[in-house]
Amino acid sequence: MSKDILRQGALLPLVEDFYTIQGEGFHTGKPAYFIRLGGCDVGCGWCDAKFTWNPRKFPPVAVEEIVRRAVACQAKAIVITGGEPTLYPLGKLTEELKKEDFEIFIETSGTNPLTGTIDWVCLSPKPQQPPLQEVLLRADELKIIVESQSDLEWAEENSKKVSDRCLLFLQPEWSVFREITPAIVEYAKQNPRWNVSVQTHKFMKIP
Ligand SMILES: C[S@@+](CC[C@H](N)C(=O)[O-])C[C@H]1O[C@@H](n2cnc3c(N)ncnc32)[C@H](O)[C@@H]1O
Ligand SMILES: Nc1nc2[nH]cc(C(=O)O)c2c(=O)[nH]1
Ligand code: SF4
Ligand SMILES: [Mg+2]
Repeated sequence: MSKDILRQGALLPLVEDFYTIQGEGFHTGKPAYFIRLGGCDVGCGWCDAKFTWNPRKFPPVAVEEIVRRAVACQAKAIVITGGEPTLYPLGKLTEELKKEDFEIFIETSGTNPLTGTIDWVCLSPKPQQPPLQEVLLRADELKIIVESQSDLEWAEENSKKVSDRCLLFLQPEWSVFREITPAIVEYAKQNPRWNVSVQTHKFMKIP
């Protein structure tokens, strides 16, 4: 995707952008405009956004155009996601979004340094490509996807590396939602530092 990583973030491989309701984690229920960038350096077997993985499928779009589209709706908050959005320099995008007074959230697996102005970092680390320490320390929320009991150990391991102010969430992997949710609920009840997050947008059948 280079060309000097699309001229230092002036252009970004936009997969899709849409105004919806944040479905997961701490900001669940909040209206937000989603900016989804293509390309991922992690590759989770259960990823619900596999269509984003090949960045060559998504022609670069100018930051000004992305921001223009966000401004055209009533949104106050932006979620930058992917794919793995930290693959790209986000200084230019977040600077232009801030000029329009947006609150800026990011969804990341923490595999690359964070760039630009981000108000809220949702870190969802993956064992096959662990997060950078600097992102663990920056995280406002830690959101661990739980597919089996052993992911609870991964959750504990990461919870020891984040800051004291970081909120902790366990989120069932969607395809095993019915089977795994009882274990997550019981775990949170026994370990109340943890909260449960479910992908509410999938129940609402919205993007
Ligand atoms: C598609 S990812 C994109 C952002 C970034 N690559 C990451 O993983 O954090 C957005 C969020 O969806 C979560 N997610 C992806 N597939 C999921 C699934 N099948 N069940 C539950 N959560 C999932 C990820 O862990 C992440 O928190
Ligand atoms: N409604 C809604 N909420 C979300 N929260 C995180 C998402 C993501 O794919 O990053 C997501 C998404 O795809 N849709
Ligand atoms: S890191 Fe995020 S986008 Fe990449 S495969 Fe995993 S869930 Fe999907
Ligand atoms: Mg999603």
